[in-house]
Amino acid sequence: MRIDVITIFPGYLAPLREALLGRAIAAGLVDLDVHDLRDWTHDVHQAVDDAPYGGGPGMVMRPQVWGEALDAVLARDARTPRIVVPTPAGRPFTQATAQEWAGAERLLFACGRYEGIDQRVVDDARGRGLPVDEVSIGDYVLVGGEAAVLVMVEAVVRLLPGVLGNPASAEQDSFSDGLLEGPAYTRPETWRGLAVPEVLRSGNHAAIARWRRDRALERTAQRRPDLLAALPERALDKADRAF
Ligand SMILES: N#Cc1c(-c2ccc3ccn(Cc4ccc(CN5CCOCC5)cc4)c3c2)n[nH]c1N
Repeated sequence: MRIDVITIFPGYLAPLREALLGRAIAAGLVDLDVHDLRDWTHDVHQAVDDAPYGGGPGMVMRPQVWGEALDAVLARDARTPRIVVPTPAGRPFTQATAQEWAGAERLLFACGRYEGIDQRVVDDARGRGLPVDEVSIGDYVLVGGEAAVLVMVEAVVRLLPGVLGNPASAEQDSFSDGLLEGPAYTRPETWRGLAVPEVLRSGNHAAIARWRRDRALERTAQRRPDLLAALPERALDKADRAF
């Protein structure tokens, strides 16, 4: 997978070259290029923003600069990317989104700042037949798109074959079966007077699986009843319903 990121703060994306993601890049599973949007300005001030038409707070990012940057970065590779534009007004980014994008050959993230990017940049890209996803990572307000890109790239790249040491981790992700995962434990058996649940030390794999499922149902009901309500009928078996 090739990943391009366009931003006015390239340094913000440095963590993408650390740890698991850094190893995925080193292993050739991911090609990452981070581009400074100001490279496509032509004025001495390298201006990337201007006042919003119609008034209102803040500034809006100029379409000309973004158009030139996108055209140039798109041309760097023959593969057509999904263009991803983080925005507070976007569709929710979910595990399903990450799974969908994990199948893409190329992703191109456009990081806005200020009050966002002139809408015509997205409209022009879509008008040229390019897939553009305007997405939000959550119902809170950030200062720009870079933090969202760090989140989304990590969620996607971890799903790529060969990235996670134990592929079962991704298969047993929270949300992958529609439920939150339950509590996890490791040694010692007792720590500060708190013991590991006995069933986990029983060796009875059926009982362990049932216990884990019950804890996942319990936690989901307590913390995310919306996820439970969204489960399809077939997702809960008889034992689940008895819980
Ligand atoms: N993903 C994601 C995000 C983002 C995100 C993503 C990208 C950009 C680019 C600029 N910003 C700042 C910004 C803040 C607020 C607003 C709304 N304005 C409307 C008019 O009144 C003032 C406020 C717009 C832009 C961004 C924020 N925030 N939260 C998420 N989950």
